[in-house]
Amino acid sequence: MDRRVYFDNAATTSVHPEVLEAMLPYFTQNFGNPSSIYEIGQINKNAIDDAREQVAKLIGAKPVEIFFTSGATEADNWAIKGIAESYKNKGNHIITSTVEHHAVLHTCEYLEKNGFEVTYLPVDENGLISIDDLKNAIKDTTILITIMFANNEIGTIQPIKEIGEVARENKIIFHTDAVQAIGQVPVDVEDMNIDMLSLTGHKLNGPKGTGALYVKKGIKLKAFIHGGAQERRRRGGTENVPGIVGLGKASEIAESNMEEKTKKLNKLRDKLIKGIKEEIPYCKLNGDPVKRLPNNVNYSFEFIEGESLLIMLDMKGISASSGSACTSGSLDPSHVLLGIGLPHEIAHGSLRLTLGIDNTEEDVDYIIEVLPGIVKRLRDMSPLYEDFVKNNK
Ligand SMILES: Cc1ncc(COP(=O)(O)O)c(C=O)c1O
Ligand code: FES
Repeated sequence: MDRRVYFDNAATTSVHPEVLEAMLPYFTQNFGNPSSIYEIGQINKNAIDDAREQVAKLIGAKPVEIFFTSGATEADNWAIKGIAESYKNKGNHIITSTVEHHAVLHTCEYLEKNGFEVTYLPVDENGLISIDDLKNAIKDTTILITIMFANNEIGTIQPIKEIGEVARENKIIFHTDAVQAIGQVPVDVEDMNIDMLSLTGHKLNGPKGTGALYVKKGIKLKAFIHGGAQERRRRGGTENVPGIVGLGKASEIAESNMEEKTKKLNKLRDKLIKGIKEEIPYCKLNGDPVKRLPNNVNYSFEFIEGESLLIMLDMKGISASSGSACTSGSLDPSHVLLGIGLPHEIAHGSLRLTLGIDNTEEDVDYIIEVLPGIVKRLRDMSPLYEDFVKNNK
């Protein structure tokens, strides 16, 4: 095979060489336990403190408001179940949206089975929630609003600041899963009225299995993992020091190169969107054309199956996704694409291409060159397309 091109940066990203370099000493000479009082322990404690500052700075928080976790799934679970547990005397109602990641949706469904009431706000055809719907959904018993910053499948960026304002006016806690937005668009928890935020290292050119939950000072949140006194008694267990150091470094890099990265990705994204539109008939861009992540391209192609498309792209050395990483193993169409109102058969023919810091213009040219031929071959094999052509002659 001549080339390999990775277009699945919403699933995961490569580890930045400087991140790896920062992590390595914590596997080797600096292997101590951060809870130990001797020097090699304290080196680790200091490394965690530095990383906490780096992550806090990236989102405009204070270091004491950052709790390290194993990733965003844990952070989402902790935020939602934690608030449910701590504020159950105040109320049992949670507001979320139909297009959240499963880390949020399945956690909400679990709570529904345990006496909580959840409102799932619908989204419009571009994937946006409506602020009026949000206001109308609020009850005296509402204790939490959890709405993602940006969608992992279609890249739509929600009106986070406005959601934060509504939450604040109504004295309701606002949590956002900002996994896909971090490092791509500015995120400032103070300015955006965000009370809690989940992030993960591996979408940020950091290591897998690392993440953080931001919890605004003053919010009551009980321990989720019971054990030792780590993370100020809220998350027991010896810290993943190399991972935390890597997450810190990735945050520092993301903060310093965000402008440049966003500019580069926006340019590549727009070229890709335009190229596909020009070369392939009967396709539709999913997600908001403007309020969109710089790295996200998501198209539906009529008359074809996303799975076959992925296999044929893979044979050309292109890694892409037809929905989100975890759902692509299932035959059900994505809940996000159904949520924006796509019929089943069109949702099935979708392709997500997500760009990252390693992608080049040549990569974009390459996919624009090979994709039209693949779509045409698949359509030529499709009985639906044959019928369509016959009926439109
Ligand atoms: C929006 C969103 N939330 C949560 C997650 C889960 O993150 P993690 O893999 O760190 O558990 C992902 C990634 O799959 C995601 O895209
Ligand atoms: S459940 Fe992980 S990407 Fe959807």
